[in-house]
Amino acid sequence: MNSEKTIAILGSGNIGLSLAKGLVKAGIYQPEQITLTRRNIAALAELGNAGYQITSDNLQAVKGANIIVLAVLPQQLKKLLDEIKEAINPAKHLLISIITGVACIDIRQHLDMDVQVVRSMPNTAIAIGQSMTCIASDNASVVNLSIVKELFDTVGVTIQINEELMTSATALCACGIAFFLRSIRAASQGGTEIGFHAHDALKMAAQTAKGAADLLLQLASHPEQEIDKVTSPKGCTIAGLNEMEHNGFSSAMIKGIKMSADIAAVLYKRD
Ligand SMILES: NC(=O)C1=CN([C@@H]2O[C@H](COP(=O)(O)OP(=O)(O)OC[C@H]3O[C@@H](n4cnc5c(N)ncnc54)[C@H](OP(=O)(O)O)[C@@H]3O)[C@@H](O)[C@H]2O)C=CC1
Ligand SMILES: O=C(O)[C@@H]1CCC=N1
Repeated sequence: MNSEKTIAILGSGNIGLSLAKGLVKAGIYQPEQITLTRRNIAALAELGNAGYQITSDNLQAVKGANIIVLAVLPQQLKKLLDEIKEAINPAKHLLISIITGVACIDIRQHLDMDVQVVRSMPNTAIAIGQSMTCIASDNASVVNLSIVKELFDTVGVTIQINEELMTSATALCACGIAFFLRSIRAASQGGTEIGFHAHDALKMAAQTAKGAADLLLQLASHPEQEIDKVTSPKGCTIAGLNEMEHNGFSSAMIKGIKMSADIAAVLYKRD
């Protein structure tokens, strides 16, 4: 457990709460060391009962923490920064922004303050310690970058990237989890059509997807290398795979990822 640091998550919605739960599950923080904020505080009542500090007062939350996680929607950020500006102390605080499409410099410029900012892009599997998290900064010290990396390493796999690639990372990993979930759902729907009850089909599809991912991660092999092992000559796998490709399977995934990256790049600026 981290007994010196306290963390405030400003904007405790889907990803903010996933992060909080992941940190507690990993034993890095106790719920009492995590302050969660949102305007509709009633929605956090259950977390309050579980020991988290819950409040709608962002200013107080900032005053009581060393690490401040910004986890509101891009269009909600400026108002939040205006609210907390007076409590931010660059000598004390490290800002971690999870917000899509907002550069570190955008945050410093809005605050008019030379505070250290690290961008972090996790996905919702952070709640179970399985996030793919990308981090980047244009001004954080090596020490602070490693603090952030160590924090997110406890709840998944972390890589440091150039900040200019952050919207691409958002599309591939943060949005990406939804793309793979939809793929599993679609596979389960196919399974139901060929004879399995829905709950069995979903379990079978999910475990099959997990096995596929683990083949790549554990053996460090290439997808096509593993596919070649499945596709018997004149067999049913190549027939199914080619049918999917004729219907644009790979193309749809590539186009979707590109679309998400394009939108991620303009989310902050268009509001
Ligand atoms: N969802 C995901 O998988 C990921 C999301 N992100 C990014 O994380 C951010 C949050 O996304 P997501 O969790 O999906 O969105 P949500 O809408 O679920 O969460 C945003 C939260 O912010 C709260 N909020 C809004 N304004 C304030 C404020 N002034 N003070 C305190 N809390 C506030 C909202 O609650 P209330 O209205 O009650 O205040 C809400 O709970 C976005 O910028 C998104 O791009 C990044 C990676 C993955
Ligand atoms: O859909 C979104 O905009 C956010 C960013 C990445 C995942 N969810």
